[in-house]
Amino acid sequence: MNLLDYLPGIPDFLKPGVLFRDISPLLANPAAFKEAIRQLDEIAQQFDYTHILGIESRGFIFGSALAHHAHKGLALARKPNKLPLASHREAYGLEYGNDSLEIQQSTLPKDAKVLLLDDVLATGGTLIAADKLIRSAGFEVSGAITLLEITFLNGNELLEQNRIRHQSVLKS
Ligand SMILES: O=P(O)(O)OC[C@H]1O[C@H](OP(=O)(O)OP(=O)(O)O)[C@H](O)[C@@H]1O
Ligand SMILES: Nc1ncnc2[nH]cnc12
Repeated sequence: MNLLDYLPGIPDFLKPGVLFRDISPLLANPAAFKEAIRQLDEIAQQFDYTHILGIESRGFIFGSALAHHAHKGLALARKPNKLPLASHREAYGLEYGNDSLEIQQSTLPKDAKVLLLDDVLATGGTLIAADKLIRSAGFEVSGAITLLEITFLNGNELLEQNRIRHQSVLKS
C-alpha cells in the first residue's frame, strides 16, 4: 500500500502556489490509517521517548492514535487561548501564514522525554516552535516525527540547524 495515494495534493489551497496535502482520504480508509500509525510507530521506535507532543489540530489525530498504540503519554500543543493552564507560548511562521502554540508545563512529569509529532513537515516553523516550547518549559525533546515531509521547502535542513532530529514516514 502506498500511503501517498491517500494524501492527494490540492493545488492553490490555502494560498496560491501551495499544493495542500489532504489527510481526509487516509483517515477515511481504515487500512490506510492503520498502516500510517504502524509506520509512525516504526520510526518512533528509533527515539527514546516517554510522551508524544501532538500539535493542533492534525497532529492531535495521529498523536492520539500513536500514543494509544505505543502506550505512551500524550501532551497537547494548542493554538492560543485554548488551554486552561497554559504556561508557555511561541509564535511562528508556516507555509501559508503565522500562528502561535501554547503548552501547559504542569501536564508533564519532570523527567519527560518528548517526541514531537505532526502530520506534515513543510517549512519547519511549527516543529521549531514546538521544540522551543518544550525546552523552555524545562523538558527534554527526543526528536520529531511526521507522516509526510514536503522536501522542496527544506524544513528538514532547518530542523537540523536547530539540532532537532527528525524522521518522516513519507517524502514528496
Ligand atoms: O512546517 P510548517 O510550514 O510549519 O507547516 C506544517 C504545519 O502546517 C499544518 O498545520 P496548520 O497550522 O495548517 O494547522 P491544522 O493542523 O489545524 O490544519 C500541519 O498540520 C503542520 O502543523
Ligand atoms: N502543503 C501543505 N499541505 C498540508 N499541510 C501543510 N502544512 C503546511 N504546508 C502544508
